[in-house]
Amino acid sequence: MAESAVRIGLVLPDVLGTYGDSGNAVVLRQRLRWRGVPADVVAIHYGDPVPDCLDVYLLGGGEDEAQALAAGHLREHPGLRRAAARGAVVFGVCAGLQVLGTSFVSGDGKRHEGLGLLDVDTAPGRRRAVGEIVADSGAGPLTGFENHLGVTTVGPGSSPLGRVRTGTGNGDGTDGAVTGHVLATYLHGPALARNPALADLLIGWVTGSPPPDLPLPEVDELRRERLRAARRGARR
Ligand SMILES: NC(=O)CC[C@H](N)C(=O)O
Repeated sequence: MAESAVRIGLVLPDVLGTYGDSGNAVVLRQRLRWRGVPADVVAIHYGDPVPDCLDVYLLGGGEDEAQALAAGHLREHPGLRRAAARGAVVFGVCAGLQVLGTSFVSGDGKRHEGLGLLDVDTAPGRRRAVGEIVADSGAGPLTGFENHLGVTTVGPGSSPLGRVRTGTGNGDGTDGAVTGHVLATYLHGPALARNPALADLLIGWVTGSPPPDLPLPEVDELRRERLRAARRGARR
């Protein structure tokens, strides 16, 4: 690992950052620092050029109009696409997932082009998916909160991130998508606070090897509490 700090790009938090998704940047930075790896967050705002030299790029959720603006901005400023092409880690949540895909149709029926970093297409579903979600994944059971209208189809160029146990996710029993080091999910939370194994998967991709264990009893307790809440929600 180079001695220089890991640079975490918080992509358009002013348009993509519902439900505290910007917290994913804080979690990644802190989990790196606790392992002795210096890390900084670089916020890229709407209207800013998008640097292609960062190590990780994080995209959060957003309303339809905001996410259309974000997709337009990121297509016009190709830094994120260039970075992904050289293997930078990209993590998207909800609108972030949809924007990273090939295309998405907003609630008003308008089709928007995405960045094409994931082989997913999104169209409005019949009703909003709102509530706690649990999905089994290679990083263990993931817990989160979802609130979206979009239904996402994963094509052959990506794999689903997880299989939904409680909740909706993509809408076909799966959640999210992964291609190489580009990974996205419908889980808010922030997802990386509620799912430390997912945060450490991304960290391993950035540093080149899985990070050492980090015992944090309060995080384990939060996970147990949220899994119980999701089970209670599923029974209602
Ligand atoms: N929470 C979100 O990011 C919502 C994403 C998108 N606007 C949808 O409703 O599907």
